[in-house]
Amino acid sequence: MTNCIKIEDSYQGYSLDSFCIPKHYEDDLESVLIPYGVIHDRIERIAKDIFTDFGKEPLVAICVLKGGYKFYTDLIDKINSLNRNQGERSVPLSVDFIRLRSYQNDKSVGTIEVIGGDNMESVKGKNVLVVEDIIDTGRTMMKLLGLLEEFQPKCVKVASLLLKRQPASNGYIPEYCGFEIPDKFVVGYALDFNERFRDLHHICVVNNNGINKYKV
Ligand SMILES: O=P(O)(O)OC[C@H]1O[C@H](OP(=O)(O)OP(=O)(O)O)[C@H](O)[C@@H]1O
Ligand code: HPA
Repeated sequence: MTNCIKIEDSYQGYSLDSFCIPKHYEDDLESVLIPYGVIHDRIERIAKDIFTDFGKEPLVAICVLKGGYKFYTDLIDKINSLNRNQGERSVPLSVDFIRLRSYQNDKSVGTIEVIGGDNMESVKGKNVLVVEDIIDTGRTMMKLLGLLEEFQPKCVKVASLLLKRQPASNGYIPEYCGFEIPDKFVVGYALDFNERFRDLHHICVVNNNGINKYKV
């Protein structure tokens, strides 16, 4: 794994009052763990690392929906910007999407459903970058990597914005990681709790009020 910013368990985050939080979520959050601007600056560096590592060979970038969509679009934008501006070389990119789901409330239900996505035949013989919002237990990623192997890619690397210090983790570690975070349920920047909070700008810790309000 390349450099990953470690957020310690003792870190309390920022108070909600220091940032702009939508009215509809202001009672449902404990703190701002990672502000939007910091997310962006970190993604800029991950994009640079990927651009450096993948050379000139074509890259198939797969977005893991739904949670990965914001990280994916921001990461691809930044790689494209390097492609436009680093005169001597560029990485040809193609985009693919897959949708997997396994969470209800704040728990993995254990079975990982593949709900849809592109035909993965396109990865055969190619360098593949899987782009995910969070590795928590690691189950979703192990399932996806198993599926991809059947289509014989040349190589597969994973970029995850977040890696949770989860006691029940299967030990999976991505090649590129934005932030290693404490074992708390986080929302915002497309991460959800039962489909809520994807429209929240910053990555925040949900509080008990939010959990009770939106649990099913
Ligand atoms: O490491 P794990 O414990 O498997 O958890 C990580 C997965 O959980 C979330 O997906 P979710 O099933 O909530 O679907 P979503 O992306 O549509 O929110 C997240 O987007 C990851 O894909
Ligand atoms: O902490 C989390 N937040 C949102 N979605 C998730 N999926 C796994 N862990 C999380």
